[in-house]
Amino acid sequence: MCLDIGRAAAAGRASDREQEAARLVESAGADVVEVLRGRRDRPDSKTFAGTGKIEEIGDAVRLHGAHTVVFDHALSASQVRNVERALAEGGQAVRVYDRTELILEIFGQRARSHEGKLQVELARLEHHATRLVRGWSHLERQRGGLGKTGGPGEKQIELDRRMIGEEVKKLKARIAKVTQDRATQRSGRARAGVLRVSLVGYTNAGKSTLFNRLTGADAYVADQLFATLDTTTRKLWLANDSSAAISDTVGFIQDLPHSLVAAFRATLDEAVQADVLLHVVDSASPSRDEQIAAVNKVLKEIGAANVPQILVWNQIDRVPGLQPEVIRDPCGKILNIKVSAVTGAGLELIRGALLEMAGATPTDAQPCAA
Ligand SMILES: Nc1nc2c(ncn2[C@@H]2O[C@H](COP(=O)(O)OP(=O)(O)OP(=O)(O)O)[C@@H](O)[C@H]2O)c(=O)[nH]1
Ligand SMILES: [Mg+2]
Repeated sequence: MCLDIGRAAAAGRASDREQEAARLVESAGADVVEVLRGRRDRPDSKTFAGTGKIEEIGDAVRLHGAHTVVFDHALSASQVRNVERALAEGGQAVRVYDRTELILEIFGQRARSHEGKLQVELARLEHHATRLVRGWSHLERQRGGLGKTGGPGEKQIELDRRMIGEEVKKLKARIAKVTQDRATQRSGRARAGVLRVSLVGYTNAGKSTLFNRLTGADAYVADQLFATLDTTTRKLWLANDSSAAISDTVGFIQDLPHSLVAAFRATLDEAVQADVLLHVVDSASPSRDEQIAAVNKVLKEIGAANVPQILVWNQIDRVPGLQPEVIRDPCGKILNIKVSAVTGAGLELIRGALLEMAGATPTDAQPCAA
């Protein structure tokens, strides 16, 4: 697989974004044979014409015998077609993916549960539909210019659009049915006054590892992006007579396709409905600040921005000098907790914090002068 990183700087070491893109490709089960630098700085990079970009990609494809080219940014349907056509003219039949399609592909591969599969299917259809709409308005403009109406392309697109619309409707109804049970369980827990905790965070931050460590569960853990796609809820023991319900769910990433966020609404609802979010961060990642911002952006998008949040700085075993500890603001509110899900260091601090949130023990917060 040949990877073109559109947003990378023109020179310098592989950026974090490049590394992440390469990991995304690997997570889709492919080998990255070459990472090409982007040409966003060039004025005609939108069409790639005359930039030498197609030739550069063609050379790399030939050299490695690659069958796929991945662009780490969004491409329009016509850009995909143009690049595929240009490469085919050079004698190389390759499939072109953009970032959205790559992520959809990974989700498609990982979906295990019935609900997950339906949601991925919905995201794919909705993504496909946006491309049809784009093609459609392009045709409309052309038609207007020629002063004619109708045409075979228009009819086909209209038909496809209607078919996709019907399929989307059916899928949404099926998803609603499947997710009904979970909503019922959730409202049961809410009525019982159980503290509902949701693990959220960037993909590969260690949410599932932490979940397993805290609950003794056996959720799938892997050093790959989007290892988890479903939501699992378990009882979390806090103290003698106190427990919470904790959920592990799908991770987020920068530029998470909107169609996926919309389709995974039901899965992500667990976070919206939680009393507390444990926002898990890989404290060893050089791009942790961008990752925190990307997660908060998705949380906002799904309406969970106002759910109380504790940052869990995980993986402190990989950062020399970091110790398990709780950091509070001047009013005593817990801001972050430093832990290692692998060594178990600091996990009792999470239980303590949740007990505090549940109101089971008096908080040691100082009265806030503000
Ligand atoms: N050294 C170290 N590795 C960790 C820690 N927590 C998780 N990992 C590793 O990080 C990788 C990802 O862990 P997961 O628990 O699958 O991460 P996740 O956040 O659930 O990822 P997704 O489900 O893909 O969003 C695995 O290889 C874990 O072993 C930690 O505290 N220390
Ligand atoms: Mg996981």
